[in-house]
Parts: sequence; C-alpha cells; structure tokens
Amino acid sequence: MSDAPRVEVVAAAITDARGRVLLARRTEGRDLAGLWEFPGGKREPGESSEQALVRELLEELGIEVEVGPPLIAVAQQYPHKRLRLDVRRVMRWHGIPRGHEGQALAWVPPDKLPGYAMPPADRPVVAALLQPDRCLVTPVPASPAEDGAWLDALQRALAAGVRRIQARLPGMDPARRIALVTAAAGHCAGAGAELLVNGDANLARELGLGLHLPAAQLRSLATRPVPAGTRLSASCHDVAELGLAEALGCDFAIVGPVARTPTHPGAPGIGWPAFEALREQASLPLYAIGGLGPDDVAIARQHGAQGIAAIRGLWS
Ligand SMILES: Nc1nc2c([nH]c(=O)n2[C@H]2C[C@H](O)[C@@H](COP(=O)(O)OP(=O)(O)OP(=O)(O)O)O2)c(=O)[nH]1
Ligand SMILES: [Mg+2]
Repeated sequence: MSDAPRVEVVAAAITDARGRVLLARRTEGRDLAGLWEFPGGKREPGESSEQALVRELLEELGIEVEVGPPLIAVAQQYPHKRLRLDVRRVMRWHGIPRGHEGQALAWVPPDKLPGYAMPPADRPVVAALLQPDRCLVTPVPASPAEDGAWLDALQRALAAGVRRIQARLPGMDPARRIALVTAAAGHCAGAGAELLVNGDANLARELGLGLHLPAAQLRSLATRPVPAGTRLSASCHDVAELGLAEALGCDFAIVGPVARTPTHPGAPGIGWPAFEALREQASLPLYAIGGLGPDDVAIARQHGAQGIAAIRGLWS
C-alpha cells in the first residue's frame, strides 16, 4: 500500500478581510462525505498546483483566485489511498464563493476550526493556521551563576517571536529547576507564549504548565498524565511512538533528528523523505528537530511539518 502512487491534491485556505477561513462540506456519495474540507481537488496531468487550484475553485465555488503563498503540504496515508494535500493561502479573488456542486460552505473564525470534523490530512493544516511554526527547546545553563543569562536569552527568543517553548533541564537540582521554570513561566505568560516542562508531570501540574514527554516516558504511560486542555507533547522516532502520542491525545510531537546535529555528531539525520514517511502515518502536528533553524521552516512545511524545533537554532 505504501508503494501506491500518491494522489496529488491542491486546496486553499481562503481568508476574508475579517480573518475567517472558508470551509466546504463534502457532499454525499463521495469519499469522506459529510466532512468539512479546504476547497480544492485533484491535480490533473500536466497542470501545475497553481493551475489546478485556480480551475478547482472556479468549478467548485465560482471564484477566480489569485493563488498566495504555500501554507503546508501534508502527505497522508488513508486506508485505500495515499495523498499529498498541498495547501496554498488565498487572500484575493473575484466573485462571491457559492457551493456550485451543492456543497455547504462556512466562513469559520480560525479559533473555531478545530470544532469542525475534517479528514485526517487536515489536522496538520489547521495546526499550521493556528499554532507556532517554531518550538524552542532550552539548553541547560552550565552553572547556577548562568541562570540569569539563561533567562535573558529566553527573553531574546521571545522578542524574536518564539511562542512555544519546552523547558528541558535534565539533571538539575529540583529547587533550582522550580525557580528557573517559574521565572521562565512569568516571561512566557507576559509574551503570550506557551511553556511546556520536559519530563516532569508534577512540576507541570503544580505550575499549570504544559508537559513534554521524552520518548521513554511516552512508552511507559497508559493514560494521559495531565488533564485534557493542558498542552501535551512527545518526542517520537517511529510509527509506534507516534501511535502512542496520538492515543494519549498529544497536541503535537517532535520528530527527528532530521539533519546531522552537534548534539549527536555520529548519527546522520533521518532526512526529509523519512520524516515524510512518518508524517504519512500520523495526523498529529509534527515539528522536525535536529540541525534545523528558522530558515528551515519553509522546507519543513513542504514536508508536512508544523515547523522546526531546535535548541541552538533558536537560542542566542
Ligand atoms: N479538497 C480537499 N480534499 C481533501 C482535503 N482533505 C483531504 O483528505 N482531502 C482528500 C479527499 C479526497 O480523497 C481528495 C480530494 O479529492 P476530491 O474528491 O475533492 O477531488 P476533486 O475535487 O478533483 O473531485 P472529483 O472530481 O475527483 O470528485 O483529497 C481538503 O482539505 N480539501
Ligand atoms: Mg474537490
């Protein structure tokens, strides 16, 4: 099955002046009937993605669009097919969108998108519209004398626009770790950024923060260690771990190493094709990690990633 050719689908995140996104409901008698989707359809032989999208939106909605920048391209395995859903932003068009094929339409405020039932490939697309494209994993300050400099560097990352941070402070004396994470939480809250604690469910619960599960911890858990509504993420290296992360209701996973990294100099990265092969088997949002930085966000998105996670690449 995984050798089956991919169906190439191109779809649009059409956004109006109020920021609402247009969804269409798949009609009865078709694949995935009743689910909401981003308008679009299959690319035909000889067509570019842009040409296919212009044609599909004219046929389905009766509008003439100007195709905007790429948002994300998601490879996904369904029971009877594999597809690659290439989503472009559309902010400008002529005409008024109508359901020319009898499909219902809805203009949806972005924060309401997760409430619409959509096909599995759309979950990473909705996440790409709503959630941060960079996830900082903190380095460990070498000594207590460097904790102040660590907090300064954290603030520089926040000033640079990082909005999702994992405090990874293994082997640190508990009192010092609590003080550092508490101070970090204050800075993150002030910037509207999200903070997750690596590997310490008690500390996460105590401080009301998110929790990140290292792979070994993920494998040891049968139930969700934090309440629903608290952010939960995991590090995953294979399909089995991704399945566990989905079963626990993780909001996202971090997958890698994609490129070679100074942390693991001997290990070559798995590369983008292997990342995408994992991407196909899961529908939760995935950050690619390992030797990547902010300049790699666009390429990560083209391989179906939410974006990049990094220590060095996001820390100055
Ligand atoms: N347009 C669209 N298709 C999606 C999304 N998510 C998703 O899994 N798909 C799947 C459903 C279908 O298997 C495939 C798109 O094919 P389609 O049936 O809409 O193709 P089409 O518009 O060319 O229509 P048809 O003439 O083949 O009926 O991609 C999405 O958000 N938008
Ligand atoms: Mg279609």
